[in-house]
Amino acid sequence: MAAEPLRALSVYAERGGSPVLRGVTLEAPPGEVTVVLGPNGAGKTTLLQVLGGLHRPSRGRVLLGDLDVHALAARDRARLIAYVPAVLEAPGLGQRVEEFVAASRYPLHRGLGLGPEREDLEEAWRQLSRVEADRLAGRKLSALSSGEKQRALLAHALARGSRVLLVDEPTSFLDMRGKLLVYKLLREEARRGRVVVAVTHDMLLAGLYADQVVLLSEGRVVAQGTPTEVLSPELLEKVFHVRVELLRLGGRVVPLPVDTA
Ligand SMILES: Nc1ncnc2c1ncn2[C@@H]1O[C@H](COP(=O)(O)OP(=O)(O)OP(=O)(O)O)[C@@H](O)[C@H]1O
Repeated sequence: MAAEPLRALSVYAERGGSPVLRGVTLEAPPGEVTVVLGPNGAGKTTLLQVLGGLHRPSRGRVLLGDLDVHALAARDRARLIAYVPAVLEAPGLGQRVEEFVAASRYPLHRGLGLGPEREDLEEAWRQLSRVEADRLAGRKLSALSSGEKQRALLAHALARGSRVLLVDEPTSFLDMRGKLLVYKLLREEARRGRVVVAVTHDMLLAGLYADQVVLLSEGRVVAQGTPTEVLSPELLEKVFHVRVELLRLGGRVVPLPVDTA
C-alpha cells in the first residue's frame, strides 16, 4: 500500500451559506490513527466529509499524496477512501447485513446493481467477525439496534480495504467493550499502512487510542500533535468548557472530565 498522507490545505467550507471550516490545515499520515477531537458543532463531520471528497470546500484543497481528492471520479474516490457516517440511513436498510457489507467491495471490481460474489461475501463475514457481529448475518439492517447498525457500518468500510478510512463517531452507540474493540481495530488498520481519521467528541478515547490529535474548535484547528502535546487540561477546558484531570496510563495521557468548568 503506497504510504502517502491525506492532507487538508487551508480548507474553508460552508453549510447552508454559513462558514463552518475556517482555514483548516492538517496532515494525516499512513500508519497512524488521527483523531479529530472537538465539541458539538465544531465542524468535525464537515471536515471529515471534505477530507472524503463528499463536501466541496469553498476554498483550499484536499490531497491524497498528490491526488486532488475533489477532482477524482466518484468510483475512483470510493476505491481509495471508505467513509463511515455517524448514522446508517436509507437506502440499504432493506438489505441483509452481509449483503450490505459485501456491497462495499463493488467499486473495487465492477458496477453496482449485481449481487455479491463469493469472495465479497467471504470478506463480509470476515469483517463482521472482527467487529464481533457474526451473529447479525442473515438479519435485515432495518431490524438492527443502533449499536448493531454501527458495527455493520464499520464492517462495510473495513471490507473495502481502501487506503483511507474515515470514521465519524464510530462508537457513539457502542457499549464499552465495543468502543475499545473498534478503536483497537482502527489502530490495526493504521498499522497496516492505511490513513485512519476518526472524528469524536470523546476525549477519553482520543487519549487511549490516538497517535495524533487534531483539536478542532469553531471550525479552526487549535492544536495538532501527539496526545501528550495536545490533551492538556488547560486547552481541553478552554475548548470543551469542562474541568479535566489527566490520568497517566502506561505512557499515555488520558483526560478525565471531572466537572463543568
Ligand atoms: N445541512 C446543514 N445546514 C446548515 N447548517 C449545518 C448543516 N449541517 C451542519 N450545519 C452546521 O454546521 C456546523 C458544524 O456541523 P458539523 O456537523 O460539521 O459539526 P460536528 O463537530 O460534527 O458536530 P457534532 O459533534 O454535534 O456532530 C454546526 O453549527 C451545524 O449546525
